[in-house]
Order: sequence, then C-alpha cells, then structure tokens
Amino acid sequence: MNNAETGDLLVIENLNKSYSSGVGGRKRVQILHDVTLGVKRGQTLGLVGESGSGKSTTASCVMGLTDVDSGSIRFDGRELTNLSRPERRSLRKSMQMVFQDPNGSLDPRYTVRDLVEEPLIVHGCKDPAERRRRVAQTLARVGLTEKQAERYPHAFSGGQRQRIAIARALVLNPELVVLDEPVSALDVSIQAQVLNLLAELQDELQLTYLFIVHDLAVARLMSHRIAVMHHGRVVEYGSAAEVFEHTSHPYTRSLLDAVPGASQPAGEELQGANHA
Ligand SMILES: Nc1ncnc2c1ncn2[C@@H]1O[C@H](COP(=O)(O)OP(=O)(O)OP(=O)(O)O)[C@@H](O)[C@H]1O
Repeated sequence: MNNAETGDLLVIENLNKSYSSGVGGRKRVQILHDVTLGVKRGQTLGLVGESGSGKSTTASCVMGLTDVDSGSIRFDGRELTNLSRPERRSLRKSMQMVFQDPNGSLDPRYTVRDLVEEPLIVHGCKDPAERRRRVAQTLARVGLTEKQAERYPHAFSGGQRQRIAIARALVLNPELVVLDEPVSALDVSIQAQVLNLLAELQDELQLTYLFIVHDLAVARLMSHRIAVMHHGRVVEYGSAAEVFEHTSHPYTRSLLDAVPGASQPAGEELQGANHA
C-alpha cells in the first residue's frame, strides 16, 4: 500500500516497531505492523482505534521519542528515521506535541510566561524583547492575557491549562502538531472550546495536525482524513466522509455502531475540521 500523496507534509510508510518483553527482555513483541499513512499540509489526520492499538506508539515514532525497527517517516520530504541527534533537535521546532494531561507538561513552579518562553530559550532565541513579543503574541492566540502570564498553572482551570500547553507548542511556530487526546481529560463543556480553538489556530497558522482521538464524534468533526488502527495495523484510511459514512470495514463498523451519532454529519456547536 502506498498512501503518499502530493501535498502530504508527513508520510509514514511501512512502519514497524517492536518492544522487548519477557524475562530479560529477550522476546520482542511487535506493536506496529507496516503502518502507512499521510497527513496533508494544513489538514488534520484523525488517528482512531481502541486502547492499545498503537496510536501513541505511532506518534512517539514520528516525534523521535522511540526508535523504529524499519520503515520510513518523511517530514516535508526529509527522512526522519536516520537523523542524528543534532539534526533531530533542529527539526523539533517544526514538530510539536500536545498531551492529554496538561498537568504533566506544565511545571507548577513556573509562571505561564516562563513556561511559554522556555521553548524559545531552549531553541536559541537570545533576544529577551523578541521572546517577550512572541510569548505575548502566542498567549493572545490561545485566548490568554498578559496579566494571566504572571500566574502559576494551579490558578487555571483544566481548559486554560490545556491552552497554556498549546501555547508552549505553538510558540516555536511549528508546522506539524501531534495532538495526543488533547481534550479527553477535560469536561465536555470545555472540550468544545478547546476544539474550536484548535480549529481556528489551524486556519490562522496553516497548521498540520496528527490528532490521536478515541472519541469518534470528535474525530469526525476535526479530521479531514481518518486512519483506523487495530492491533497495530491501519485497517482503514481515507477521507472522513468515506470512513464515517461509507465504511464497510467490519472493525470500523463495530467502532461506529458503539457510538450513536458518530457516523452522522458533524453537529453545529463545534466548527471542527470542515472549517475550510
Ligand atoms: N515502552 C513500551 N514498552 C513495551 N510495550 C509498550 C510500550 N509502549 C507501549 N507499549 C505497548 O504497545 C501497545 C500499543 O500501545 P499504544 O500506547 O501505542 O496504544 P494506543 O492505541 O495509543 O492506546 P491508548 O489509547 O490506550 O493510549 C500496547 O500493548 C502497549 O502496552
């Protein structure tokens, strides 16, 4: 299967990944089997599938957090699987990640300003005035004020904390953002606000999202393309409309049947991916 298409910013082909297990770690358990998919520039690929199907492992391979066994991951035409550490580091600016739990990524000892400024310092932005300008601009983009920048994470609600985590990811002007269940720890009423923010930011900044999501209604709403994973394999891949409205694949069908309304067209209170 070759799913690479013109305009794909991220292309994964025949990705295989195994982990050691058993006594002394001598046994290898294969987690990903020939995973192949592409994420079009400026669009969202929703990566769905039950727990343990390999979604986060795929994301870890993309972000260089774990080595791959074989296969190819290309970002803007550049092979990632054989990069040296310095090469990988320089690319990190273009690829950022937002996790499910903002508490894990926000050190409570630092103010919001420090937290959002830190990636700029790490990536060599030496001018304090430039850093201040970029922090203020990024906080405004996610709906936080300069005054709020002086507070600590504990002073914020879960939704606001996720906004801070998004600001940390965006301050370096990445092209690709890997979103690993970014709203599933939030109250339902807050989820819509954060999803709308992500959709607006995508439009404004032409961001490309690899969106790991277990909620199929959210996947339907936010994604241009969908990849369905099952036991480490991509079992279905196509436009959101194809996958949700015309699927014949038994695994996807069973996922959809378990969620009333997931195969219906997107609702109205969220603007979602069909914002284009
Ligand atoms: N570091 C690791 N060492 C060994 N096995 C691992 C490791 N990380 C993940 N796995 C295994 O790989 C499989 C896939 O896990 P992964 O987290 O990628 O699935 P997932 O689809 O993201 O699930 P979830 O939705 O629950 O996060 C699981 O069986 C998991 O136990």
